[in-house]
Amino acid sequence: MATIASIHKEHVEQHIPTKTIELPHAVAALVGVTKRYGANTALDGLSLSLHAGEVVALLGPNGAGKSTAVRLMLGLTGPTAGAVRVFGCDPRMVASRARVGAMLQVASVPKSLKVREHIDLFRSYYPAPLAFDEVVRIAQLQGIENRLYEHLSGGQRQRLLFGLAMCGDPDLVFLDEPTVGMDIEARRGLWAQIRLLAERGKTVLLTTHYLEEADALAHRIVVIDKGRVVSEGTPAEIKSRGAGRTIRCATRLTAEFLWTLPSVTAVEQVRGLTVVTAMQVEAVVREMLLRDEALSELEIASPALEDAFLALTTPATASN
Ligand SMILES: Nc1ncnc2c1ncn2[C@@H]1O[C@H](COP(=O)(O)OP(=O)(O)OP(=O)(O)O)[C@@H](O)[C@H]1O
Repeated sequence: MATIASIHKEHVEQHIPTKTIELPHAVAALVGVTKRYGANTALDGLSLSLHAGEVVALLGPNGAGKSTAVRLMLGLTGPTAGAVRVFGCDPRMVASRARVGAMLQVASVPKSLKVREHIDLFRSYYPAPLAFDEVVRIAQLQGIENRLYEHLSGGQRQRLLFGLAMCGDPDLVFLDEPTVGMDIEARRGLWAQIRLLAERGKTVLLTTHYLEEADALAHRIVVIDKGRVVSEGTPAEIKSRGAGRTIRCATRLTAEFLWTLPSVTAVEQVRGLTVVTAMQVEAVVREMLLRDEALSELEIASPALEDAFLALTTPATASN
């Protein structure tokens, strides 16, 4: 297995002559990428682009192809078909690698080094690294600088891996399940750092199984399933697309009538109130107010991202 150290070392040592392709607006892009492992198709004509200053969350059930997409953009594997570009170049080129930081699930680092030694090692790979104290601060490693990696807790290891991804002051950061094992305080601390990165114009691609995390951080969510994009948009757009929004109110309108309104997907009675689920709630509310002037206790709610996610991805794959 490639260690995280070897991956980063390669970043600055490999020189791969490849034609530069201009992608003026995208920091990184997968263009119609298919990736097969034998008979298994991990990515199936997937296109995805990342732009400066945005946090993009890549969501999908187990085996959807999220890690494969990240590995392709890191140049750790090549596409079977299609193109991968990072800063306009092949991601294996030194010009793009030096501007990229990564925190991977599979990362393994030497257990016998101290936190400070890991940080110094990673800083040595880059021409203009972040200051040691800055790495310690943004990764919340104060007080454990002299601890051996093997003595760190799961959450502390995650924080160190985040710090190592930051050592080169990257313009593009890949975070694969970054907050697994972190307590709430550390998770919130990392979220704050991710927001700061985006405010400084950096680009972050995040994969996570915590939908709350995608909802809280991402400017854009890309949902993939079976190697294809099944939905893409802001968290609010994804939520409304997956399951619609709900209108809750006291009304004399009947269920029979409400079912005739456009885009309605459910009508229920809950504790004396009528609850209508619809894809185009504004149009439905307008019609309801026109037909029932006495309508009261009106509330419109978005579904949880989790509901939308489950509606967008197939149960067969989700249970992989
Ligand atoms: N090196 C490999 N050799 C063979 N098959 C692979 C390899 N890497 C990934 N796959 C397969 O490709 C598909 C996509 O895997 P990938 O790890 O990208 O999914 P994922 O969305 O990251 O999943 P998870 O959420 O479980 O981490 C899966 O069917 C997986 O078994």
